[in-house]
Amino acid sequence: MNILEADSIALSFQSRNILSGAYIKLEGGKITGLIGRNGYGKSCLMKIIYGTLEPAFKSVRYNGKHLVKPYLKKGLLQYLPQFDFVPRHLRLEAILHMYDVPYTALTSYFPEFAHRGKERLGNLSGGQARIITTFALIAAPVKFALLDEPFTHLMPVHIEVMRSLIQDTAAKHKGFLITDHLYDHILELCDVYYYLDQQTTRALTREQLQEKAYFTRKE
Ligand SMILES: Nc1ncnc2c1ncn2[C@@H]1O[C@H](COP(=O)(O)OP(=O)(O)OP(=O)(O)O)[C@@H](O)[C@H]1O
Repeated sequence: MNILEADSIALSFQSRNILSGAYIKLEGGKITGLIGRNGYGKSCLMKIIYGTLEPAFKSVRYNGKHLVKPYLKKGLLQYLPQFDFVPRHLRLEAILHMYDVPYTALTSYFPEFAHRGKERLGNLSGGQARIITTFALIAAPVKFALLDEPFTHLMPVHIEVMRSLIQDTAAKHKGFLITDHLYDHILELCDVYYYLDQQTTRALTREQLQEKAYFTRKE
């Protein structure tokens, strides 16, 4: 089983410590949830694992081998940021092709996009555009995906489809790290949970997470 793990992460901005000693382990075929309050460093942790944010210290390993810039390792991982990152002039079929995903894979989950491959991303609504980019990253044939808020901008019916896609793709041995403010989806979907608090991560069970008053509090 493939393992991507990161530990001893130390990140600060100016004199403010954000992460100190954080650890996370992702396994192929498992869906890992990362939970923590706003601004506690979840996105930073994903960017560090991906390799585009350089902290003061980190150790990221794939099957035991150290990686300096994990995003450069072909076929290893992709990262879905919270913001739009795909150029709006690209056509839908070109975007999926870029991620090695057949257009028919998209339409088998989202039939509403049948015959729309020639349309440009910029012609879609914000929610539709997010479906395309999120789908491409989840379905792409790489070992791991880091998903920052994959559900927040989607309609409930589309969230259900995206959840099925994640489960189907994990069943084919791809590993996921997911964070989202829609905690219920994370709680139901994930196999493993990490709680980010006081600058570090702790592995918790679903029951331990549910016990936290955090989940009953509206952010
Ligand atoms: N480039 C930067 N320079 C300075 N501070 C930053 C920078 N990037 C992030 N931060 C700060 O680091 C902290 C952690 O940010 P991060 O985006 O990782 O939080 P988060 O847990 O993902 O929050 P959210 O749930 O709101 O997405 C925040 O307080 C943020 O303001």
